[in-house]
Amino acid sequence: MRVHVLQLAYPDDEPVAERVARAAALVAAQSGADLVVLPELWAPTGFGYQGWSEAAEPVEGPTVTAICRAAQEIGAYVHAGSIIERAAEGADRGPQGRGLWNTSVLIDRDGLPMVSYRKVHRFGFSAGEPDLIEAGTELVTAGLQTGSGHVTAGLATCYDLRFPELFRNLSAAGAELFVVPAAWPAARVEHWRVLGRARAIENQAIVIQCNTAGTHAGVRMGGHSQVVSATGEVLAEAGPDDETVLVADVDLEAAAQYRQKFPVLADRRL
Ligand SMILES: O=C(O)CCC(=O)C(=O)O
Repeated sequence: MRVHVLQLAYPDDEPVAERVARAAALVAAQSGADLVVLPELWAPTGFGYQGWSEAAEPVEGPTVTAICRAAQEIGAYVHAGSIIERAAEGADRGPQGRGLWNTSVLIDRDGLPMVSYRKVHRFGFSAGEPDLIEAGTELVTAGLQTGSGHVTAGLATCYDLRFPELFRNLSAAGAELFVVPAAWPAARVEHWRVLGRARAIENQAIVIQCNTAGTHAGVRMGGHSQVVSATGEVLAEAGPDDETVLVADVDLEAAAQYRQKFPVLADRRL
């Protein structure tokens, strides 16, 4: 299964509509990929909290729609990264009544949204996400059928990476591969690299991590997007600063055989 990870880099002053058009064109250029992955909050920017409410949109809004069209052009699954989702008119607004979530969207090969995942662990302690948006409550998995076989993907976002129980629950729900878009700062990028490998090793699952590069709202992002095998080997890794298209071939059959020959998960004591 061929994975293309799009580590986007952008300055704060790039107009959002231009960035959306640029990202959609980049996705449309990835023919040959089975799965293309974009980072967290690449349109409204990860740390640009002040602009989130204005930038919020429904899953059917302009950002995901542009990426859906690109997915249809190349006939690949596309993880559109995340948006600030605004609740539809009359829909549930969450327990705090804010009606906003950090929502990632997986698009199918026909260019249609398949599943969306609302980030469960909000980052920022008493400010940032806990102050502005609702927490997601649902585990989300999706089956991907590729030329090299079927795989069940589990979705998580950025800060979720610090919470192994979410990944274990996804694994118990059948996930064999995790997709993790992020806007993870350079200051803690070693955690990002190590935790991605840890989540792969402990769950015997492939981990695809797509981070952002550049500086957003004064916070330098860490890059180092990576694709990790089910044995914990880093198959491909981007550098810290630049916009990068990372291409990796992940062997689904080898991952399945490894889980069978070394069945650690069967020894869990719940
Ligand atoms: O956990 C971290 O260090 C970074 C998390 C983060 O930036 C986020 O979830 O947006």
